[in-house]
Amino acid sequence: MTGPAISFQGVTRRYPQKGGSDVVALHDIWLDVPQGAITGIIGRSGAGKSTLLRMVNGLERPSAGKVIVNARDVGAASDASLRRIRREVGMIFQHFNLLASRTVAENIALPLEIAGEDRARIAPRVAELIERVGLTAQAGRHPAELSGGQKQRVGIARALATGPRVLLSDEATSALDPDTTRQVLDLLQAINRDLGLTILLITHEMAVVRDICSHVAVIEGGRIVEAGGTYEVFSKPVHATTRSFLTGVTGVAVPQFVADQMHETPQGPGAEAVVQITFIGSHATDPMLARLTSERGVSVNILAGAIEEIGTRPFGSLIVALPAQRLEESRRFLEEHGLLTEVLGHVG
Ligand SMILES: Nc1ncnc2c1ncn2[C@@H]1O[C@H](COP(=O)(O)OP(=O)(O)OP(=O)(O)O)[C@@H](O)[C@H]1O
Repeated sequence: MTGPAISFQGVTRRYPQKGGSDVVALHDIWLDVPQGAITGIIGRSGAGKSTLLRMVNGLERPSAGKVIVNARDVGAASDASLRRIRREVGMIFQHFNLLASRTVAENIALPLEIAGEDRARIAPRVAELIERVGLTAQAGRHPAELSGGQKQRVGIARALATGPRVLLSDEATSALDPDTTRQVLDLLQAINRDLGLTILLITHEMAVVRDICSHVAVIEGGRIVEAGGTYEVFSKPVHATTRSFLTGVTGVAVPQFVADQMHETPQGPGAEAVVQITFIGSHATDPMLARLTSERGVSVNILAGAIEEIGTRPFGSLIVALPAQRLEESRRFLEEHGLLTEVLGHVG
């Protein structure tokens, strides 16, 4: 099929309030989610992520505009058509939503039973799904006997049971530790690659977007403020929300002995500003910092740094100290050369 897997066309969602003005959870959203890609929607709590995701399988309906999934208008779908759409759209959840009384295999079989699948065909299909998510040894266990990562694997297998073309993920790794998060993200990536499944995920963690999303949309106050290829959005972030997510993503921290001495404002004439510099791709920081010193006479002290990757391209962060009196001029210089800067505090 050509065209986007999901298309939000001028979608607004209002919640009427008793005796007051409406809550506008989503405001005129236009967004195409490409077929076969992993797209992330990132935003803070209350930005409208869940509302947007729930539109895709008809759990929410737009107050205005259309949501088109696999060329069908979800908001206008009849009950029968909605049932068909839901078989084509699987969903996984932050808290897994497994039935405690059912085993792993029985949880995965559930959507097939609901869809009226032939009993004889359920068992082999469930066995295949269990193998795909790596839970063969746990097939007969109950959710209480599983780790968080294993529970999410069951959630993923259950979501895949009816052979969907789209998988929705609602903060699927937010309740997991970093190692388990990595394993679940790897599994999602493998499923995307092997089955050609379109994945739309919502998250408040830029690291999730960095690790597996080829496309991203940033949502704030019910509006999409920035969207596109992840690398393009990361390398030229326009909106303040995107920039603040970005500077937090590398996990580089101010050394403790510096943090202990930091104030919000400079305390004296010799104070130094502590600045986080984020850079991407070809914007190497080394020459820029050297030029800041040689051309502008600003001495820069590197306190911490790390380089990571988005896809195969470098993305990094440095924390530096420089004279507070030269702060604004230095920031302008670095930003003009494609580096992002954020002032973390002052020492002295
Ligand atoms: N049923 C509802 N009735 C009234 N307001 C609602 C309802 N559902 C959501 N909202 C409001 O809509 C806005 C968006 O909520 P939504 O849950 O989509 O945000 P979110 O980005 O998913 O946040 P979180 O990450 O905290 O779940 C919020 O202001 C929320 O209070």
